[in-house]
Parts: sequence; C-alpha cells; structure tokens
Amino acid sequence: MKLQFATQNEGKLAEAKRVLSRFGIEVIGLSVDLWEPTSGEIQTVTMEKLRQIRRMGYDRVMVDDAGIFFAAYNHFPGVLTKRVFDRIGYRGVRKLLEGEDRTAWFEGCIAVSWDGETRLFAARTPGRILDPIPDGIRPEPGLPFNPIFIPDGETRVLGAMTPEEQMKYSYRSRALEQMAEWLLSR
Ligand SMILES: O=c1[nH]c(=O)c2ncn([C@@H]3O[C@H](COP(=O)(O)OP(=O)(O)OP(=O)(O)O)[C@@H](O)[C@H]3O)c2[nH]1
Repeated sequence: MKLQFATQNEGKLAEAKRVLSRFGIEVIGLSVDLWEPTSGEIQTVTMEKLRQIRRMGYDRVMVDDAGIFFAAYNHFPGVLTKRVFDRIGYRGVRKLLEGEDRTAWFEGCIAVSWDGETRLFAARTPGRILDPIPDGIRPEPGLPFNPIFIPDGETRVLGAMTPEEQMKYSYRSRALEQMAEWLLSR
C-alpha cells in the first residue's frame, strides 16, 4: 500500500516512513506549499491543509499539523510554532521561559484522504522544556524541540532517545498507528 504525505518537514516524513513501514505502508513525500491559518486549533489547520491538497486533485494522501504549547503562555505558540521558532530560535525560547512554569506539550493531528473518504487522528504528548540542550544532542531537521523536551515519566529529552524509544512518547507515532489501523481495516 502506498500513501503520499504532503509535507515539507523532513523530520515528520522520516518518522512517518519509520512508523508506517511496520504496517507495510510505503510513504511517498510530496513537497507542496500549503497555506496555514495562523489562529485556531491544530485540528482546524490540519483539515484546511487536507482540503487544499484534495482540491489540487490528490487522493491517498495525508497531511500533518503539529505544535508545541507552553503552559506559561496560555497555550502559545501552538499553531504558530514554526513561525515563532524560525524567528526566535533556542535563545528566544530560553528567554520566554526564564523563571516561568516549564510545563509544555506537543499536540498533533493527521488527516488522510483515501479513495475520497477522510479521517482525522489527533494525539498529545505532555512534558516539560529543559534548558539548555544537553551536550552532544543535535536537532533533527524540522523537529527543533526534541532536544529540549522531556516527556512525562522520563528523565531524558526526546532527542537523546533512539527512534524506537521516541515512538513510545511520540504523539505523531500514536496518530500514525491509529491511521494505519484504520487504513488496513477498510
Ligand atoms: O521537536 C519537534 N518535534 C516534533 O515532533 C514536532 N512536531 C512539530 N514540531 C514543531 O512544530 C512545527 C509545526 O509546524 P507545522 O505542523 O506547520 O509543520 P511544518 O511547517 O514544519 O511542515 P508541513 O506543514 O510542511 O508538514 C514544526 O515546524 C516544528 O517546529 C515539532 N518539533
């Protein structure tokens, strides 16, 4: 089974390939520029991305929208995560959270269109933001928070774990698994 993934984020694509290969699903990256709303819920943004890719004529395709939420900032940056991180980087995140509650969570959503039928799968990973990045940990392309995010129940940041270990905590892996089960049960 082949599934296209409309994303420009290398890290998301690599994770999807890893998780879905275990279900016998081959993921093919589709690099298209999709417009994203700058407010509202992750779910709404995900459905908007799916609407656009379907209008372009694609089917058997998935999209993903995700973000990090800081408890100290009433759920900011959320749907603005990429935009905000591209501008402020690690230094800006450090300043934002100095002396603040470091509780944070990832929220992500996957939407798929398969033979015209659409489904949405959402998941969340609670944790906290560590500062600074532990020695020897390099950010993966497109996933800049993994080196500073410690999931609840862990002592290490996501970026210090093997891909297999990360899957246990990754909201994206959970949403991908739910989607795979739906696709295979059709
Ligand atoms: O360390 C991380 N681990 C993750 O698991 C993760 N998931 C999302 N993010 C961040 O949130 C933005 C969402 O942006 P986003 O959903 O609009 O995607 P994107 O623009 O990067 O790609 P796409 O829209 O082409 O798929 C991304 O750029 C990342 O900064 C993550 N960071």
